[in-house]
This record gives sequence, C-alpha cells and structure tokens, in this order.
Amino acid sequence: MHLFRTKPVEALGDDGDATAADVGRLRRHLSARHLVGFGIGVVIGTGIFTLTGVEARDTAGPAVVLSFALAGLVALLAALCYAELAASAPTAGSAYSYAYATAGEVVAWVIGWDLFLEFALGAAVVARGWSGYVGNLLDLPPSLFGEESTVNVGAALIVVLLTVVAVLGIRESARVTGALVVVKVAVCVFVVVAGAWFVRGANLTPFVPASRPAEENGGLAQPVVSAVFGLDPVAFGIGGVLTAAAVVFFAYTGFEAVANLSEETRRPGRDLPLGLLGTLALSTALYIGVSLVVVGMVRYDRLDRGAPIADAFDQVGVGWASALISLAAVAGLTSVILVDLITVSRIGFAMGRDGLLPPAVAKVSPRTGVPVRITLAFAALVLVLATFVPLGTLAELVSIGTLFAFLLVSVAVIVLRRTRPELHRPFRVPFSPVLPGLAAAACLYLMLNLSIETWLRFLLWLVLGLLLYAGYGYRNSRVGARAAGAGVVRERVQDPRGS
Ligand SMILES: NC(=[NH2+])NCCC[C@H](N)C(=O)O
Repeated sequence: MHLFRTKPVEALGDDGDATAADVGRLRRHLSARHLVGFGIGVVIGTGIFTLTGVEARDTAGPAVVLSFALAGLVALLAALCYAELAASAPTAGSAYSYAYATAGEVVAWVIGWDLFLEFALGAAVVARGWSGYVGNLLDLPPSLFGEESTVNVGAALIVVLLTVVAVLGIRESARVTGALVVVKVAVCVFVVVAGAWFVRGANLTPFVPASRPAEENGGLAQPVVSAVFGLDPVAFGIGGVLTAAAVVFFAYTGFEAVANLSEETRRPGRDLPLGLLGTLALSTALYIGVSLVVVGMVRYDRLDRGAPIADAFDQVGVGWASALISLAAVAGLTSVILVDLITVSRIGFAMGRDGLLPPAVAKVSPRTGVPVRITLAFAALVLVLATFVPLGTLAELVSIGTLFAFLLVSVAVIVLRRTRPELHRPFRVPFSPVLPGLAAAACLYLMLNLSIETWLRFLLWLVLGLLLYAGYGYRNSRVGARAAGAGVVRERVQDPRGS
C-alpha cells in the first residue's frame, strides 16, 4: 500500500509526463488587485447580510460584533498559513496540493474531496439564498423562488447564468466579479457611514446579555463540545459569543479561493500573500463595522431574521437605503456563487492532472484557457443540488469543510518548515510554529462548536470520498504510476521529473 506517497513541492504544479501534458495549462492573467476582487467576491455574502440578524437575536446579542472579530481572527491566522504555502507552491489545488507534498496522497485526496464539499455546496447553498432574496425583493412566487419550492427556478437560473461567465475565461470572470464587488463594498461602507448616525447607545447595552440556557439545540443539533463535556448549550453570555463565532465563521469562508487561482497569477510570490491578507483585512473591517452599526441602530431582539441590515434602515425610517442594501446583497450573493464555481473547477483540474480524477475531464480549453469540462461537470452538480435540495441548514457543513482544510494547512506549514527548511518561501508566517499551531487549535475549537449533525454529515461525506479513492484514484494516480514504472516502489517517491 502506498497511501502516503508524496509529491515533491517542486513538482506540484507540474504535470510531469507527456500524457499529462495534454491536460494543458491555465493562463496567467491575474494581479493582486484581481485576487482581492475574487477574494472579496467570494467572502462577503450571505454571512453578513443574513446571519448577523439571527445570531444577534438568538445567540450573542450586540456582542455578535465580538463573534465577528473572533471568527475574523481565526480566519486571519489561517490566511497567514495559506499565504506562506500558496507563495512557495503556487498551484491550482491549494490545500489539496500542500497535503500531497506533506502528508501524502490519501490525505491530499481527502482534502480535495473536502474542498469539493466546501465550494460546490457553498455555491448551491448561496444560490438558494440568492433565489429567496431576489424572490422576496421582486415579489416573485415563492413556489418557484422560495425555500419551500420543489423546483427552485431562481437558483437554477443564476447557476446557469454564472456557469456561462465562468467558462468564458478568467479575465471575463474577473471583470464581472470586480463590478459586483464594487457595488457590495460601496454599500457596506455606506451602511457604516450612514448607519452611524442612527446608532443609540441604549441599543448596545447590555453589550453581552446575561447567559441563559439555549431554547432548542438538544440532541443532534447541539454543538459537539456541549455533548462531549456535558455542558448545557447556552445562549448569550460569553458562551453565546463563542457559539455565534462558529456560526458567523461562515461569513469568512471562501477566501482560500485566492490560493486556488495561484496558477493564473502573474507574480504569485508577491501577489498571493497580498491577495489573501488584503481580502481578509478588508472583510474583517467591514464585518465589524457593519455588525456594530446594525446592532446599534436596532435593539438586537427586534432585528429581522431574513434581511437584518435592510430592515434596520427601514426601522429608522430610511426606506430608500433599504432598497440599496438589497441590491448590494444580491450583487454580493451573485459573486459568491461565481467565484465558488470557478474555484471548485480549479481544484478538480489539479486533481485530474494528478490522475486522481479522470484527466480527460480536467482538460483546459485551448480557446478560453479555462478547464471547461470540469467547470461544466461541477456546475451540473451544483445545479441539481441548488434546484432540488433544500439546503438552508447545510451552511454549517460548508463551514466544517472549510475549517478542516484550514486545520490541515496550518499543520502543513509546520511540517514543511521541518521537512523542507531550505524551500524558497517568499512569505513566511511570523512566529512559526506558534501562530500556525494557534491557527490549528482555533480551527479545531470552532469545529467542535458545530453541531453533532454537521459532524455526522461531514464524516459520511469523507467516507464516500475514501470509497471513490479506493475505486479510482489509488489505481490511476500519476505519482503512483511513475513510481511503479521506474521501479521505485517506496513510500516516498522522489522527484518524478528525475525518475
Ligand atoms: N466556498 C465557500 N465557503 N463558499 C461560501 C461562501 C460564503 C460567504 N462567505 C458568505 O458569507 O456568503
């Protein structure tokens, strides 16, 4: 068994042999500005526009601001780790590839499979949210746009439309994303500046409402930590702030998309760290600003669950602003879906190039320079999910997928520093191994704050992935084939280009 065969860092983005060369190459069109555009494009969306209300009302009170700050800090730690690895090994597979270089093939497969979950499900969950939001806004029939619809036409429409954009090319996608991002960032800034006039100190006190037992959340819906340590789940208080942090973490997920665009980046060593950290700094600042203003404008127990920000402006009598905010929310959700579709195809591309998925599917179209087939394959999957499956409750599954990848990336930083100290690292996480260690611990902690249900679903997904690996990937792996061909049947395959 060679489950833990590794691929040397230098060979990560390399398709190694002649048969793989027909997979093709992605084109380097992107700069740091584009990367921040894509990053903000996928990050700012459902999280801030909806979760703020629910979490402030039910779990954290005005201190939801602290939850956003905490979740942002965890994301920042992970982003530092991503920045180090992405800059030293700029490949489309990101976490999947880093795992291939450090922990071995089976772990890499698990991570790749996990990222499919994050990005495909992320796109589908947000497409349904999009449909609901647009349906509400334009008074469209809930039987076609609402969460209770059997065939969610709105979700289907947006997925098809964005798939067209994604296959046109990375530059075209960057342009569309850029425009959407300008709208949503401008409106977030507007919310902070305009909303600040309506903030009342009284709404912010008590900032951390006294804790009390959470209402439902028993059984499978309770966080794993509560079950393990026999604690009763609480709402509000410090416990509430932490629980809410695990939930609003969803709002930060997706920024790693930037690392998956490595092979399309002109100057990866400089631009990837800038893109990753820039995305995160900007979104954290906006989230803290927006959530603070919103809980300051309206008492937390009177926030709307569906569209808290727009509704807050309605409540203070500025109805026109609420239309503007809804527009930004729609723009925001649209770009999230687009970048998710692009990213999941890049991960699939990297895995196809390594033979863990059928290489023919990973082929880059010579005309548009993007992996068209795999983009279509994933888009079809997302389309089916978004059209037919009520996904409202699955956002947590996206978060656990993300946290798991972050955990692995943080560990990979520490491992690679030991195994490959000489590797050229254009960017280094400061205070390694302390910060990456902290990042790993924080991710694990947030994972434990997610529900038992989410864990069970996640484990099921991983088992499914392992079965697929056993059935296909293990036998068709290029690293495996090269090792066998050269008679180097060892655990650690050396540089395949030399063999
Ligand atoms: N790949 C993902 N994690 N996609 C979902 C991104 C969700 C986004 N952060 C939001 O708040 O709407």
